[in-house]
Amino acid sequence: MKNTLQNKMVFQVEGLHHSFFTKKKEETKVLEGIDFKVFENEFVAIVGPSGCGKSTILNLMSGLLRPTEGSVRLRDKEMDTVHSSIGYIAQSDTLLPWRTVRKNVEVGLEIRGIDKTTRKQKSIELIKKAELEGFEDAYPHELSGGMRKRVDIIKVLAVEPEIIFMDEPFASLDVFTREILQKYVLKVWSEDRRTIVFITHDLTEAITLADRIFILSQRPAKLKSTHCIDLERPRDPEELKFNPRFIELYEGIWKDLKSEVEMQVKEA
Ligand SMILES: Nc1ncnc2c1ncn2[C@@H]1O[C@H](COP(=O)(O)OP(=O)(O)OP(=O)(O)O)[C@@H](O)[C@H]1O
Repeated sequence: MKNTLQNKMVFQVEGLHHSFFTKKKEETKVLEGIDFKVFENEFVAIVGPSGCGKSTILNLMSGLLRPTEGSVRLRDKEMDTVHSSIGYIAQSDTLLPWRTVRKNVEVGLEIRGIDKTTRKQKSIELIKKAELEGFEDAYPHELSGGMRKRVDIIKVLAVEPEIIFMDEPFASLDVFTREILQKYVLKVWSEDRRTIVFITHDLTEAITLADRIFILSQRPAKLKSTHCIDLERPRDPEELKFNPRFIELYEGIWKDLKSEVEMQVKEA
C-alpha cells in the first residue's frame, strides 16, 4: 500500500480550540487542542460521538469559521477565507428542484463562466460515469435518494476541486444504498486521488473508505487516537466486512470509540 505520509502536506491543524458563545456570553466549548495533518491524495475519516464537534472542525478547515485559538493552514497559508479549491458535500443534497440533472451538474461551471458546449460535454461525461444515463433531463424529485446523492457528488466533481470535504453524506440513506454509494466514492477517488476529509458516525464506513481515521473524544473534543487502515485497495464494501483484517481493525478502533459513546449516553 502507498505510504501516504510521504506525500505533501495539505492541511496542518494545530492547537485548535473552538467555543460558541450565546448572546449572554455563555460558552460552549467544542474543541480543545486538536492537532493533525492531512496529506495530498489521502482519504481521511473523522469519527466521534454525536455532537462532539466533527462538523465544526470541517467548518474551520473550510474557512467558514475562525478558530477561538490555534490555526488551520492550507498548503502553509493560514485559512482566512473560503477556498474554491475545496468542494463540500453535506448530508442533505444541494440540488436545485427546478433544474434537471444535467443543469444541476452544470451549476458550478456556469458560475465559472464555462461555455455551453464544454459544460454539456463535461456534465454528460460525469452523468455517464455515475451510471445515471437516461436521467439527464429528469428533475431531482424524480430520482431516488441514492441517485440524488450521486448527482450531488458529480456536481462537486464538475468543478474539479483539489480537496473534497464530505460531512456525513450518506447518513440519511439505507444501508444497501450506502454501500453502493461507498463503492462509487471509492471508484471516483481511485481515479485521481483527490484529498478527501470524510465525516461519519459509522466506523464500518470509515474503515471501508479511509487511509487514516481520527477518533475524537466527546465534547469538548480532543483527538483521542489516529489509526492507519492498511487494507489493500481496491476495496469492495460488500466483501470487506468479512475480511479478517477488517474485523481486527474494527475491534481495535471500536475499543477507543466505545468509551466515548458510552460516556456520552450516560451524560445524555
Ligand atoms: N453556530 C453554532 N452556534 C452555537 N453552537 C453551535 C453552533 N454550531 C455547532 N454548535 C454546537 O457545537 C457542538 C458541536 O456541533 P457539531 O455540529 O460540530 O458536532 P458534530 O460532531 O458534527 O455533531 P453530529 O454528529 O450530531 O453531526 C454542538 O453542541 C452544537 O450544538
